[in-house]
Amino acid sequence: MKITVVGTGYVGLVTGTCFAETGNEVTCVDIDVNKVNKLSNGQVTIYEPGLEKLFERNLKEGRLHFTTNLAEGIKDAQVIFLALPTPPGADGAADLSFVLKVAEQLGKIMTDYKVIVDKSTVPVGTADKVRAAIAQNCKTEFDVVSNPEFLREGVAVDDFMKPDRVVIGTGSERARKVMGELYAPYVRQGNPILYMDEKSAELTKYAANSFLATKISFMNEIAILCEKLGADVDMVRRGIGSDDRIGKRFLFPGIGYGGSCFPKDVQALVKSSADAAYDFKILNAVMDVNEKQKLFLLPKIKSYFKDGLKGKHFALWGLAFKPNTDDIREAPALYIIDALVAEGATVSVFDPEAMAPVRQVVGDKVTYAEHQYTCLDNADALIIATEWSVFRTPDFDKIAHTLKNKAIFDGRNLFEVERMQELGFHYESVGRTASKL
Ligand SMILES: NC(=O)C1=CN([C@@H]2O[C@H](COP(=O)(O)OP(=O)(O)OC[C@H]3O[C@@H](n4cnc5c(N)ncnc54)[C@H](O)[C@@H]3O)[C@@H](O)[C@H]2O)C=CC1
Ligand SMILES: O=C(O)[C@H]1O[C@H](OP(=O)(O)OP(=O)(O)OC[C@H]2O[C@@H](n3ccc(=O)[nH]c3=O)[C@H](O)[C@@H]2O)[C@H](O)[C@@H](O)[C@@H]1O
Repeated sequence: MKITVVGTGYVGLVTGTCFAETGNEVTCVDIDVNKVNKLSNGQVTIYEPGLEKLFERNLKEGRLHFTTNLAEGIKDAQVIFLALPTPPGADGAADLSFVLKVAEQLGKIMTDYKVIVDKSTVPVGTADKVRAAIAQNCKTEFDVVSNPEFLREGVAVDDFMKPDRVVIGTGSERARKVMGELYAPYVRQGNPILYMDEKSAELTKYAANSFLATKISFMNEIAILCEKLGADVDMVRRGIGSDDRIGKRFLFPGIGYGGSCFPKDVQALVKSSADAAYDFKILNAVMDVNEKQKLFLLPKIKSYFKDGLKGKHFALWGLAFKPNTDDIREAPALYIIDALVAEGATVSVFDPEAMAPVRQVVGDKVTYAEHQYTCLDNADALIIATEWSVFRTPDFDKIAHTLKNKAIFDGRNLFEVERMQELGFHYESVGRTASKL
């Protein structure tokens, strides 16, 4: 099938590459000339494990094309995916201007039947707005489908190629047939394509992200309670996760959820609710808990350094909002940096992939270490903000000898508490105070 993906950011590039991988002819359109040039020349513009190999193969075999020209990009396409940004506006609602602008342009240039697919995360009612924006100037038949994306950064290729489910929202039989054909290769046995109306599909996406964010904030509060009552959140996590109705995944406490989606999508759903005259109480609490959780380690650090943080120097491992990505949007590490600097401390940082983006945002507010161990030089303590694998089994001797104090503040529960005690570290993590049996 010939398809076009408009917006070649994270989702657009993964979508385009994966559709090419199953034999479709894909044209990706982006207004960013620099990005299009790089991609056309074989340079992958995002860090995503496993993507490069697929990208190179499909580019070489001629199934992937890139252009800045929308009219040229959609000429022969049967399906056009809109993978455009929907950032939060000033009031927290999703800003639809990118999506509606392209929809309006499409109406002017389409000359034959096409299926226009909202792949971006968009509020309920957007399919209607996209349809209206296209229809203003359109002389041909078309359908609009809501097909939200559930991939996670860091495992995006796997998530796309083997999705738990594909949600397709449409009232059109013709569009349903086209979408079913396109997605047939991806749906594993038992992992269905779920057809529904557009509004339900749109809400499914927000409900999924908000539910996952709720799980995380819930566990972060349980972790706080564990510390207050002398329980261990690892044991509680295993204890409840073994119940199939709860499930083992997304129960890891830490220093809050970040990234480009949970924060913005929870906020957008709260705003949609408010617009519908409904106060979504749980989600307001989820956001509130998450805001506080980003600085969960700070009181622990302050209580360790009784003479204050002014003049102290900290090593910070992990900047990306989670491992296996260079994405630093809403990364808890950035909040920790700001808080430490505001207290008069200095910070040296290391991340396997996210140094360049942090340099752009944070500049010389921190120093950038070449290596995770040189990051420790002259530091009073180590703080861990992202659970990269490379941090999981470090050389504890080296850490002990380099740090001025044997103190580690771990926001991702990487190490066993008992082991750290045996090694003589002052070790603080999230919700793990009880002694193990
Ligand atoms: N990043 C993620 O992991 C996921 C994101 N989503 C959703 O997908 C949507 C896109 O997200 P990302 O890919 O992260 O965004 P992004 O910001 O990485 O990429 C958006 C791309 O659209 C391009 N663009 C902007 N205006 C354009 C126009 N008029 N014509 C052509 N291209 C244009 C930009 O240059 C950029 O390359 C959002 O709604 C997001 O919530 C959904 C699931 C996962
Ligand atoms: O809409 C989106 O963009 C995507 O948002 C999330 O994916 P992503 O943001 O890539 O990352 P996650 O793996 O979900 O992690 C989000 C945040 O939650 C945190 N987290 C995750 C799991 C957990 O148990 N505890 C926890 O604190 C992570 O550290 C991270 O900061 C969803 O998992 C995807 O299904 C969705 O498509």
